Amino acid sequence: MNNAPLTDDNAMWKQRFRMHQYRGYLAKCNHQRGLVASNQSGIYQLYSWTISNGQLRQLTNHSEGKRDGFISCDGRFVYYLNDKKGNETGHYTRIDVDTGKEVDLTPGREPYSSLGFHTDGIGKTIAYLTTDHEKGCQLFTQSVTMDSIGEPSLIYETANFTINPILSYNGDLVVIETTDVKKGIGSILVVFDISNNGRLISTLDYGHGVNVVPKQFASLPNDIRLLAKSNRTGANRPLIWNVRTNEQIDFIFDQFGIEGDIDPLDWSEDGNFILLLHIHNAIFRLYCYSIVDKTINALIEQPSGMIHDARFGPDGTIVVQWENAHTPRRIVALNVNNGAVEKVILGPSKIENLITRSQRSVTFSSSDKQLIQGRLTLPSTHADGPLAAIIDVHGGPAFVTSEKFDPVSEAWVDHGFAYLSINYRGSITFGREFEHKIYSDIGHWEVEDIVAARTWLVEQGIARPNTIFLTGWSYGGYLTLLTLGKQSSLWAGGLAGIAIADWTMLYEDSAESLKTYEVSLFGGTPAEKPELYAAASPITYVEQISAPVLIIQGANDTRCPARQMKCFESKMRQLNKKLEIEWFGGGHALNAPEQLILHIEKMLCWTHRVLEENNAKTTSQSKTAALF
Ligand SMILES: CSCC[C@H](NC=O)C(=O)N[C@@H](Cc1ccccc1)C(=O)O
Repeated sequence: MNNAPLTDDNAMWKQRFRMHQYRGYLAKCNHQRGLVASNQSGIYQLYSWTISNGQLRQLTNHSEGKRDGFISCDGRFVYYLNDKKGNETGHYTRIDVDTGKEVDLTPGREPYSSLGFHTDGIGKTIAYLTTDHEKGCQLFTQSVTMDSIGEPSLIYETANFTINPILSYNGDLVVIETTDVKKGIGSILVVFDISNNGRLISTLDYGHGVNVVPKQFASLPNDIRLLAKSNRTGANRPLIWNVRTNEQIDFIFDQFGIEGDIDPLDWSEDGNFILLLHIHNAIFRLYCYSIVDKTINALIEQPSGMIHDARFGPDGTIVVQWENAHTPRRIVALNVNNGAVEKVILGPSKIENLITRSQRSVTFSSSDKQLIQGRLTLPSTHADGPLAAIIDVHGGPAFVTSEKFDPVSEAWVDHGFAYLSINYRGSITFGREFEHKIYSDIGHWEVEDIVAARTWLVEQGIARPNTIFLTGWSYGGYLTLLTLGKQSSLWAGGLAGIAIADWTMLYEDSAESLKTYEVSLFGGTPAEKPELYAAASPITYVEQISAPVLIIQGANDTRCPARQMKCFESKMRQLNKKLEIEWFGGGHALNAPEQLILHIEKMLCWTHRVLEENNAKTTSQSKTAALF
């Protein structure tokens, strides 16, 4: 243990980061075309994808990379937010896939951030949400044809957190998910009739603390049934809502005895089947439900691992974005009846000479007896007993960590560390109560769960108590800094990336879209809830921090902006705390494998140094003690 970090260019841990990964989407009504985001050029960019021959043609060339784009139903156009240096603020732009010609959809407007974009089923209308300082959150629709782009038409404005615009097949209706009227937890659906001056025609509200999330309208002309999900039973379950008649069909599935979240992913073209993703305790399984027969079919042969997206594909297949501990993210075709992998559509079919470890799901009790689940990776031999350990905290908070191809955990384990990623309170897929527990009490239960993870690692004999480090990016970086302050004696060090240090300053500086999200997390603005914002902020606890800290922060990040971290840095310096901070030129997305390799190398070297210094201190203390 305590191996010096492997810094040579070909170290295996670096090779894993360089593996090509693929996210791919077929055009809804033309299964011959698709959109791919891949790191195959050395940084994530968008590609047009010809399905028949697997050919990819690069569409974007952004210096900080590009991962998110949207393909029109016929596959002729790709839309994306054209931002500057990864700052997630810019203009929506349309690329003609055949000619490569790019058109700005909103010339003359100030740059904006956005929380959603959607295209209809006939290639005539797009809908998107933009947010800026003056106007708050605005819903626009815009007519788009092969040769022309119309003016944006404002449908709705709100100051509240609003996401997920979804157009009906014909593009004459648009639905959004908004926290209007909720003041904090939960959301409602609101539908507007675009063909009738954007008139509000219906809302769906299941009451306080319940979320409703729109997924997709039926793919049939004039069919205005919306596939959605709601967590009103305590876990996410699908529903179909006729937005004009208000008729609702709930798929609770109690009769099938399935526990946990069931998310609707796709609706078959004939409207007879829905594709379902069952996620329970971070395990992902696909099901196909027949609306006509009311039967559910488990795709029992599907591979284990994480499913990011799945859609009904051509020739009785399901096209799935999938990865597991041994396989980088790729696109595979699964048999619609049994889930067996029929072929790898995009991605290398075999991984040569690369060691990857199995990841074990573990559970432990938090301070209030709530079970917390995590993913543990260990070196294959650890005969020397307890190890130095990393506790990894995911971002979000509304994410989940599950079995995946994970070059980061492997890099630490290559260097002899035990690595535990945890799904703390606030994570999704453990039920509504678990997810909502942190609202208006940000940073409280998350820290309890992190401390419980540490206790468990020590009790199990996996980790040495004085060699446990905390790490995370974004919300995970936030929790790293917060826990170092609130529970300072427990840690050998903390490594935080693109992190939150001061919620009030973050509110002042972050993109407008994120401001409304913060208000829903805290149940109010910093002016309305100053104590909550202060109590949740790492900067409040700097005095207590005793372990060394390494921070890696993006200069162009509009989610976790620079100023709040600069203030944290100067307070740490004033109080003579051990801090190393590295600024890099990008935004919030980590799109370039080589840059991530540099970050992780920095972290490995820093941790090695901290452990050596601690070792030297302990040795000299025991020598001094021996003199008396
Ligand atoms: C749909 S927008 C929600 C924001 C998103 N959280 C998802 O759970 C996110 O960007 N989270 C950041 C951290 C953050 C949270 C609140 C305000 C600013 C940043 C992340 O962890 O990446």
